[in-house]
Amino acid sequence: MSRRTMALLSQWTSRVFSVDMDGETVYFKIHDTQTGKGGKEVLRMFGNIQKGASCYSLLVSSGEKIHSARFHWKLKDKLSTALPPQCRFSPMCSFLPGVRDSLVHGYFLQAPSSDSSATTERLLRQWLRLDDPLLVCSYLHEENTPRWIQHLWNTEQNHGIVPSEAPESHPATLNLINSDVFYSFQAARDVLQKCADIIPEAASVLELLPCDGDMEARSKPDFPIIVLEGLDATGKTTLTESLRDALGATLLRSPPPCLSPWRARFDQEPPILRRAFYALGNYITAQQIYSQTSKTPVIIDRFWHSTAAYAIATAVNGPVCDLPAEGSELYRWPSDLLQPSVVFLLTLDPEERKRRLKDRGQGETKEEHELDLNQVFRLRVEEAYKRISGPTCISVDASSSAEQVLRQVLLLIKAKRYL
Ligand SMILES: Nc1nc2c(ncn2[C@H]2C[C@H](O)[C@@H](COP(=O)(O)OP(=O)(O)OP(=O)(O)O)O2)c(=O)[nH]1
Ligand SMILES: Nc1ncnc2c1ncn2[C@@H]1O[C@H](COP(=O)(O)OP(=O)(O)O)[C@@H](O)[C@H]1O
Repeated sequence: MSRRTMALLSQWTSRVFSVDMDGETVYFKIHDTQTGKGGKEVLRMFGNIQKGASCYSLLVSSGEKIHSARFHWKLKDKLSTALPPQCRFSPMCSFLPGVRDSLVHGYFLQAPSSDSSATTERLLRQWLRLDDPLLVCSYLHEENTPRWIQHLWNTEQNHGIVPSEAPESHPATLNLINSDVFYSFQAARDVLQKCADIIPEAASVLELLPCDGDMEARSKPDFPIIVLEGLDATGKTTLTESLRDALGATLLRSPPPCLSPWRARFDQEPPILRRAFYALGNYITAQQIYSQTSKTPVIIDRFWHSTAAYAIATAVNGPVCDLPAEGSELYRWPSDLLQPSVVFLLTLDPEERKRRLKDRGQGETKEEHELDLNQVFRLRVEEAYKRISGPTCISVDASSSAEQVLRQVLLLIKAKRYL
């Protein structure tokens, strides 16, 4: 058994478990049967489990962050293809309240019948024999009582379980720092260096990175640095191009074109790799900004706000109130990343945005598709954008014509004396 698994087991009875069940996140914890302590034994979390269904949980217990993230990322496909069709599974995680990096991801399985449960058990035992980095539990309902028992397969331990109150901040925030959001060039580069042997494209990206010395803070830029942010189809590309023409500016994009050959490859990877890729794209763009800002104003289409907002809004999968609180250190601007003069956040009515997306006719990223399907995700992205600290971020209503939006932004630039 790996050291990580043993470490996980040593904290087992202090952990809280969370399961996303039918749109609701349910929390439960071990009921300390030895001392008889523990809350009321009415377990609402199992309230909507079909009668006679068998339940299992899988937690990814492997050690190294990248290996664990990639194993968990592939586990979802494995479950989708290997489980009996009538089985259901939901995201599950386990964490030590308030303990950074204690979050462990997994899935909660429901097998509705004895046949499907026998097949599921056989499958899980096979995976355990493969020494897959998994902790497996099954849940048994004690007849005629509201009690459920969690049976930990890897060690034959049994525990009663009871509901747990929702933690103060969403469990995902425990692991965000340098796993979903990267607050330094070094932290993001480390991730790509560690995965270079499993993802050859990482080596190509590493070759394009600035050297450490180049990351030192530079003198104040001569010309303004203006970032345009916003959801897809809010009009960023249109506005950045017209601003470039109106101001005689240089137009840059993040991630920069030099990373385009590998973007789709990293978009397929789990968050720790994908977000490190985008974060490094911002640092390469920062170098390009430095080289231009002594000659002309610089306009950038997406920068750090997109990277951080999409990462936080993806990791925290509940309603907007589950986002880290305003002022949280998780919204801070990386101390080694150039800060623009101003960020304009284009906002648009969802229906108008959908119309423009359709009119544009381009494909949309998986993330944008998710934005359309999942209004709550879109609201989290929009709110996370606004909470990012650092440069001034001005919301601009982008619903009027392209000409009017341009005029509005030029007036703001002039009024705030950015030029
Ligand atoms: N540029 C950028 N996009 C990110 C980042 N993290 C996630 N994304 C997602 C947001 C969108 O779903 C998609 C945006 O990618 P692009 O900016 O290349 O697409 P596109 O130029 O079509 O977006 P746009 O039309 O400017 O909204 O990628 C990031 O750090 N930077
Ligand atoms: N202010 C605007 N009013 C109406 N349509 C617009 C406006 N700005 C952009 N569009 C159109 O909406 C679509 C998306 O614009 P685009 O600039 O590509 O947005 P983004 O870069 O934010 O994805 C394009 O077809 C574009 O022509």
